[in-house]
Amino acid sequence: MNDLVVFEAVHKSFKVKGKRVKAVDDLGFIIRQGEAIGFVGPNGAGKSTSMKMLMGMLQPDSGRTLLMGRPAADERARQGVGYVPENPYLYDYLTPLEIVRMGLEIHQRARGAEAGQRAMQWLERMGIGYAAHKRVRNLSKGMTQRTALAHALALEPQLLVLDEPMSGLDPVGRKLVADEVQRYRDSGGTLFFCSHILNDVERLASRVLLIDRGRLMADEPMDGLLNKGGLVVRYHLPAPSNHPHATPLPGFESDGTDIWRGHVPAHALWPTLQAIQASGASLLDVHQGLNLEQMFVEVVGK
Ligand SMILES: Nc1ncnc2c1ncn2[C@@H]1O[C@H](COP(=O)(O)OP(=O)(O)OP(=O)(O)O)[C@@H](O)[C@H]1O
Repeated sequence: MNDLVVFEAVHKSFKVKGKRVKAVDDLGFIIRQGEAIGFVGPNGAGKSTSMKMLMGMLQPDSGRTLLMGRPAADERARQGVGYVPENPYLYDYLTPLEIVRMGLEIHQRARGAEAGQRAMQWLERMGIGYAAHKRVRNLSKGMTQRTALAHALALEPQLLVLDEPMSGLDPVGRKLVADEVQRYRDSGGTLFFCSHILNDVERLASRVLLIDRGRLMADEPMDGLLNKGGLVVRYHLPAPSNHPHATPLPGFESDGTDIWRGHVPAHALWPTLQAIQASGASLLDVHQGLNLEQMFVEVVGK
């Protein structure tokens, strides 16, 4: 089986105070084995709702959602799939060690002492081994998040579904989780994750799906996006009263101050730098364009 996730013309709305709120609107896409999909979109775009439908926690109003080749509502579809929701709910009277060990046993990945050992190793890899025997009710948000991630990764899943995996983590935790997810990817795992941190998406995704108001607005391979982005050039151009001949370069925009910013393809960098110098402006910096951010702002801004 090559298509691990299939969404076909999926619609979902909720009734709020007698009114229908459309959360997912004619959504369709496929995730193939070995892909790493970054699912991005503004708040309320329908990302979590889509993931919940995929994991059989919500039913679509119409359309089809398949997980591992089976209808998402079929509980056998979830066997061997790792999932961390946005706010993971873990039984608060259990310990992280019990939770990860139970996951391994339920998904038939390991049993008994071996399950215990593997669970402990994963908690240590997530930097939370020291809290393995604490009750979940006594853990912080970030510690709970790390436990949920250890639970999902320990399954060595064929598909890993993560809803905002880094939210609530400190910078050290974020790096640790990003490195583990990267390792999972490099070992051939299939990843479907949503995040508002576009740097993480650029680093971890091989393809990006952009959703807005429930609709798929873009579906782009990350390689293509990286090549498209070009360079961002910023320069300082004093107000015209000081420099009567100074005129901004075409295609550059000011943020309301004397600083101008524009996207330039790599081959046009040298002529642009010469034009900046000739206009009496001073170059501030040149850096690789944040391509995904650019696409996000362009698509969602419309
Ligand atoms: N259980 C629910 N009852 C009513 N409305 C809901 C429910 N769950 C989601 N919605 C609505 O559906 C829409 C999509 O929400 P969803 O949580 O899927 O967005 P999201 O893209 O995950 O947002 P965020 O980035 O803020 O987490 C929103 O308008 C939200 O208010």
